Amino acid sequence: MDNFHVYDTTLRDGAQQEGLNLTVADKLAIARHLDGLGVGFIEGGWPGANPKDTEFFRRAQQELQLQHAQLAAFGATRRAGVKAADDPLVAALRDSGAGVVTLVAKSHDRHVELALRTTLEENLAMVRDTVSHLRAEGQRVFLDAEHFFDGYRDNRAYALEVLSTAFEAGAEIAALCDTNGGMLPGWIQDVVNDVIESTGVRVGIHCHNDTGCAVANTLAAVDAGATHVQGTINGYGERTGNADLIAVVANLELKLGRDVLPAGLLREATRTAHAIAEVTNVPPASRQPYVGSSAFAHKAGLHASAIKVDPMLYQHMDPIEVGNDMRLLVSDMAGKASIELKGRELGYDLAEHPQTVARVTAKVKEMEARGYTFEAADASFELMLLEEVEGTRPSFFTVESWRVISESRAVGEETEATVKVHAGGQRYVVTGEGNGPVNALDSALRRAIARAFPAVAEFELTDYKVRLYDDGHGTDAKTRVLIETTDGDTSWVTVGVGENVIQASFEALVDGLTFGLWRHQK
Ligand SMILES: CC(=O)SCCNC(=O)CCNC(=O)[C@H](O)C(C)(C)COP(=O)(O)OP(=O)(O)OC[C@H]1O[C@@H](n2cnc3c(N)ncnc32)[C@H](O)[C@@H]1OP(=O)(O)O
Ligand SMILES: CC(=O)C(=O)O
Repeated sequence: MDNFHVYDTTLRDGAQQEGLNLTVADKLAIARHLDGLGVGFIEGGWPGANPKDTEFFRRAQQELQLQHAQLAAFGATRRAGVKAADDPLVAALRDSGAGVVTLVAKSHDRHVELALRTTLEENLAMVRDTVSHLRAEGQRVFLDAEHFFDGYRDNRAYALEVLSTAFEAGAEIAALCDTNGGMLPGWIQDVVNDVIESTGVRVGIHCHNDTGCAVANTLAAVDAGATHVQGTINGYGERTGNADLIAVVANLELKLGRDVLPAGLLREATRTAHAIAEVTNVPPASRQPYVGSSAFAHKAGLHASAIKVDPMLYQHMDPIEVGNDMRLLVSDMAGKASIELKGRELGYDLAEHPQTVARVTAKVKEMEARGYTFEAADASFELMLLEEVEGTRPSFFTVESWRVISESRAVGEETEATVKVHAGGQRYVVTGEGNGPVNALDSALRRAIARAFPAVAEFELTDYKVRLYDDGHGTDAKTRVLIETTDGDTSWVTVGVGENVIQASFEALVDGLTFGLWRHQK
């Protein structure tokens, strides 16, 4: 879509995020996901600035078969006082193999004088020469006008002259950068209006989120006539990040009726955001607009009662449009409608069972008052629901007793747990060791029931969270434990509450194994 550019800079500006470190293989994997979302441009990095980015462009030419996107190589205008053709960083851009070069240029006079330590005239020559040289080499050139909005305030004429110079030399786009991220939507809109009116250049927008307005600022620029939007997946980026590109395109498509991605690909948004989070190893933010796991999660009973009639009463859009799902959360804020809808989500039609629904609702509230939490522990909720719906709780084994001994020695510590369990008509007494009481109990319990239920060999404890639950009586503080278990394909979370951490953990462990076996049997 050449009349409107969706330009992703996850691999360049996104990678400037603190704590984010990508290998070449990671970058290639992310590029494939971005192409699957249908973005028009993937800024792959700064070839020549470090071996990894140079290698990315080399391998990208051989290994990436992009369907929708073109690669863009990012880099700076030539150094002051050298010819563009002689600048090794410009040569690396020219030789990167990318279809587009995006040149960052100074457009704020203060930066030219203080950071570049050169004259305003020389900076214009750096822009002109570098763009002309790359154009003569057959490259498409976009310009990132760094600190444009601050520069415009201090010296409007010079900021505009930088853009005109780049255009006269053959640049296609002037992406106006709010590099320090200090702008607000109204200001952006006024400046973009003026730039388009005064220069006639094709304007793009690149916003940082330091005022929390990166997406709003990007949309304001589009409203004023910008036809090229830059951003990153999950809003990754330096400091507080860049404009979240998915929120930008979803707003453009769903709220403003602009077709900016190839038809149907917005539905890949949630999958793409999460798949890229897997690669970056940055946990996805659950409250992220459109794609977060909480973006369409409903907790309040009043919301659920209206959603039962029509989900759109409490949603601004159908989550399917961005590939997300509605979820119902069960907690002490649930009403009967929440339980009925949660039941439906789990595959139980409770519409004709109002008494069951009322019992479960009351039980949830009573248990949450004692420290349980079900919104994160769907598996414990489902076991409780099954007990109310079917009259019995799934049970595969019974625990006669358990005991844990931790021994602190001169060298290290040893923990041993013994469980006495009845499973498959047999009584087992098994001792397990571990690097802590929960690990030892988990090991003993799974070994005890493995003969009767071999499926438990596949189960693994993948997450463990402890929280002191103080109900106002300091000495009576209880412990809540959440345990995530997986069978390799799916995972489920169970909750336990007790006077101490081991007791609470044991309850959550038993629920975890029970739920896994029940699902395996199903
Ligand atoms: C707003 C942004 O986020 S732009 C993207 C910024 N990204 C990065 O900086 C990551 C990659 N950068 C790097 O690897 C390095 O900084 C390099 C390889 C580019 C340069 O490294 P060095 O040669 O050691 O220079 P150093 O980083 O200390 O300083 C940057 C130099 O670029 C110059 N420079 C800055 N912006 C520009 C520009 N738009 N055009 C030309 N030169 C520029 C500076 O004046 C400085 O020059 P100097 O070395 O003569 O003082
Ligand atoms: C170019 C860029 O990343 C910026 O100005 O923020």
